[in-house]
Amino acid sequence: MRIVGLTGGIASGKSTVSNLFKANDIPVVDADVIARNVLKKGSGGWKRVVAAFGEEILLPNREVDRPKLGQMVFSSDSKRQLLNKLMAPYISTGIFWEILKQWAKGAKVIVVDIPLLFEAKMDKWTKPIVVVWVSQETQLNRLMERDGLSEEDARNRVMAQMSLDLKRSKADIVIDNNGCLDELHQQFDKVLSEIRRPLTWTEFWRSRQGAFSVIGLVTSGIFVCKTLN
Ligand SMILES: CC(C)(COP(=O)(O)OP(=O)(O)OC[C@H]1O[C@@H](n2cnc3c(N)ncnc32)[C@H](O)[C@@H]1O)[C@@H](O)C(=O)NCCC(=O)NCCS
Ligand SMILES: Nc1ncnc2c1ncn2[C@@H]1O[C@H](COP(=O)(O)OP(=O)(O)OP(=O)(O)O)[C@@H](O)[C@H]1O
Repeated sequence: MRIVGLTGGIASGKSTVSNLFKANDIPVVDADVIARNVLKKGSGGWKRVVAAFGEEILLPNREVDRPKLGQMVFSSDSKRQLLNKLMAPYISTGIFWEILKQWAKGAKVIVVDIPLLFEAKMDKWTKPIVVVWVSQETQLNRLMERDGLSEEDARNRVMAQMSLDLKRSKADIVIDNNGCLDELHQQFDKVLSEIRRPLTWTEFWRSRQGAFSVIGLVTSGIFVCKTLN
C-alpha cells in the first residue's frame, strides 16, 4: 500500500486538496477529524485534557470549548506542548486504526492528511510527501477570512507550526496554492497521476493483496515440500 502524506500549514489548503483526492476516489485519513474525536465528551483524551486544563475549558454541555482552548494553547508554547503531549498517543493510535481499516478494504493508495506530519515526526511512515505551500501573507489572509480571527491570533497560529518554507524543503511534491482554484486544480491533476503510478514492490508487499500473495506462496511452498518428501 502507498501511504501518501499530505501536509502544509494552517489554512494553506490541505482540506481543499484532500477533498480533490476524495472526489477522485482516493481514501483520505484526516488527522484533524481524529483529533476532534479524541476531545469528544467522556473519551479518554477528554478526561486527560480536562484534568490538566481544568473545567473552565468546558461548555455548559461539558463538551470542550474549542475556540477557548485554541485561544489558550496558541498563545502559550508550554500549554500547547502540554496539549500535544496529552493528545498525541490517542491521535497516532487513531491514525493507525484508520490506515489499518483502509488496508483491510484492499486500498492500494491512501492519503493521510496530517497538519503536524513533520512536527510529530510521522513523516517517516509516508511516501511521497505532498506539501501544500502558500506565502505567509496569503496564509494569514485566508486564515483571518475563514476563521474570522484578528491578525494577532492568526499570527500566533501560524507561528505555532514549523515554517512552511522548511516544510516545502522536506517535500517530495510541492503544491503552490498561492494562485486561484483553477491553478490549484491544474497542479492537482499532475499530483494525481504521480501518486497513481504503479506500486513499487515494497508498496505491493505492504498491501492486502501483497500480504495474501505471501501467504499463498508460503502455503504452496509447504504443500510442495510435503508432497516431495
Ligand atoms: C486547540 C484545538 C482545540 C483548537 O480547535 P479548532 O477547532 O479551533 O481548530 P482545528 O482543530 O480545526 O485545527 C485547525 C488547524 O490548527 C492547527 N493546529 C491544531 N492543533 C495544533 C497544534 N497543537 N500545534 C500547531 N498547530 C495546530 C492545524 O493546522 C489544524 O489543521 C484543536 O486544534 C486541537 O485539539 N489541537 C490539538 C490536537 C492536534 O495536534 N491537532 C492536529 C492534528 S495532527
Ligand atoms: N486556491 C485558493 N484560492 C482561494 N481560496 C482558497 C484556495 N485554496 C484554499 N482556499 C481557501 O482558504 C481557506 C483555507 O483552506 P483549507 O481549509 O483547505 O486549509 P487547511 O490547510 O485545510 O486549513 P487547516 O489547517 O486550518 O485545517 C479556506 O477558506 C479555503 O476555501
